[in-house]
This record gives sequence, structure tokens and C-alpha cells, in this order.
Amino acid sequence: MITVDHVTKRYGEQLAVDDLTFTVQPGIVTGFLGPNGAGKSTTMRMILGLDRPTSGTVQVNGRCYRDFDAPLHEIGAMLEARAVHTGRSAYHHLLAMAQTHGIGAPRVNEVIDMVGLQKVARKRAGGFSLGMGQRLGIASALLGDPQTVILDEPANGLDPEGIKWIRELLRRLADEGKTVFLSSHLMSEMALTAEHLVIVGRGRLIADTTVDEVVSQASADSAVLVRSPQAAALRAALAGPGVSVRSEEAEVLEVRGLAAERIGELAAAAHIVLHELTPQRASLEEAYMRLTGDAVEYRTASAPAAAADLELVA
Ligand SMILES: Nc1ncnc2c1ncn2[C@@H]1O[C@H](COP(=O)(O)OP(=O)(O)OP(=O)(O)O)[C@@H](O)[C@H]1O
Repeated sequence: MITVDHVTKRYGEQLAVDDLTFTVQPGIVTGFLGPNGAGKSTTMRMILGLDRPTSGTVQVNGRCYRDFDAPLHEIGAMLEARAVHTGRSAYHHLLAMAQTHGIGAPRVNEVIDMVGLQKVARKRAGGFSLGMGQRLGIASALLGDPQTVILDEPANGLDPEGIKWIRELLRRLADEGKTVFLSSHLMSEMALTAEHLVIVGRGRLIADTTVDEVVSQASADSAVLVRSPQAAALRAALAGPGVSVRSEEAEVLEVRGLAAERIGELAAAAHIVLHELTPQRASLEEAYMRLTGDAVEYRTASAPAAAADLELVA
């Protein structure tokens, strides 16, 4: 478990993290989201003892990073991963790391297999593609078989097969009971990988909840899409206080103010045939945009000022 307790981090005048409190539980994948400059990397660095909080405490399994005798066995991390610029082979890079931490060579081969670098393990890691570099970074993070895994943008540079692989790997690690904490700007990927989310903006906590909850809340005022060959009769049957119906296509109604179940019941009572009845859900990206709309520090001129204006579609 990772515990971040009332943590503030200042760099001179710059407030990078502002009284942040959250915990990351074992056994699930937790995503760490926030716009550029929100304080994610700073927080991750503090978890890893690479930076000290100005105030507050950060602990992993009840202890500060610097108190671990064998940190590689406790926390595995990949921060700001980029292809390793080294003349060493991937194998020797990992072996050197392993040897300085009392880890045997068999584990090096194990992690090489785990990340799918068998064919290139003896090649110079400096010549690796971004995706291969990511895999090597992940292999380094897993070398000590740590209980806690922290990855900054692990899917960066991976192709679709690689992204699917990392998703499955992270879920497997969580299933083994490990604490898995990762940042990513790829919302669709985060929606598939993480169960829980910690969302920050301008150094402060915006949300600490499940992916389902974030999406459900953003979907609360979403429409129900109804397709019927008797759309006009259905529109009349649904009319009532607080109900709005929009139609931009023949036979298709977008209904707000009634749950899908109620629409089905009203249609049945009026003997109206339905061909489709679909509650619209916001995507995680839309939900995220709504939550962080005000916290975005760097915005392009064309981006909407507040994502709350966005129309929610499935
Ligand atoms: N060493 C430093 N010195 C001064 N300011 C810093 C330092 N590190 C981070 N900051 C500032 O702290 C804030 C938070 O930065 P941080 O890199 O933690 O954000 P982030 O959420 O990881 O952003 P990104 O998604 O772009 O990686 C930013 O305003 C950044 O400029």
C-alpha cells in the first residue's frame, strides 16, 4: 500500500503538490491522472525517495523509501522511461543491476522472458526502439519481484500489441496482490487497465474513486438513445414534466429525464415497438475532461475552456 498523507512540495515559488492525501491499495491497478504539470511525476518521485516533501509524509507499506534495506525488492519503478542509452546489452544492463542488489542471473532471464525481449537481450540497449526501451525499463522495475510497482507512462511508445501486453501484465501483477500505480495520458487505455483512479490538478486531489464511479457520475445527465419505427408515437407517449426528447434522425430519439427502464415500460404500455434502447455512457476521456477542465495549465487555443460543455456520447 502507498500512503500519501497531506503532502506539499514547493520548488521555490512553484507549488508542485498541494496538501495531497490518498492511498493506493494492493490487489488492484490504480491509475494516476492529471493534466500536464499537475504534480504526478513529483508525487511519484517523492514515493520513491528521489525528492522530499516540503511537508507531509509518503510511505510504502508503512515505511519511507529511505528506510528500506533492499528497496528493489520493495518497490519497482520506471519513471520518465526512454530508451536506455547504454553500450551494454539488455541482458548485461539487467545483470549489473541484479548483481548490485544480490539478485541471481536466473531472475534476469526470467524478467527478460516476462517482457518479451528474449530475441534482442544480447543486443546493445542503446540501439533499442522506444517500445523496446519501455520493455527494458519494465524489466528493471520487476527485477527484484517487488510488492509495489510504480510506472510513469508505461504504454508510451508501445504498439497496440505492446499496449495489450502491458495491460495484461499489470493486471496479472495486481491479481498476485501487488500494489500497481501507473500514470498515463492514454484515457482509453487507462479505462481498460485501471480499476481505481487518483486524479490531480494543479497539485491538488480532484478525485480518488473507481473508474466506474467517475464514468457513472459523468453519465448521470446523459441521454438514452431509443430507436423505434413508431418514433412519433413514442415521443408522444414519453412526453411529461422534466423529459426532453431530441431527434436528428428518423426513427431515433435521444431522451433525457427518463431512465431506460421507464422508457421501455411506457413503450410497452403504448404497444410501441422498440428496435434499440441504449443508455449513453460518457467515455473516461469525457469524464476526465469534465473533472479537470478548470485545472488545465497549458491549453491550446482551440480546446474548449470547460469540458462540461461537451456533449456526452457513448
Ligand atoms: N525540479 C523542479 N523545479 C522546479 N519546478 C518543478 C520541478 N519539478 C516539477 N516542477 C513543477 O512542478 C509542477 C508539477 O510538475 P510535474 O512534473 O510533477 O507534473 P506532471 O503531472 O508529472 O506533468 P506531466 O504530465 O507533464 O508529466 C509543474 O509546474 C512543474 O513545472
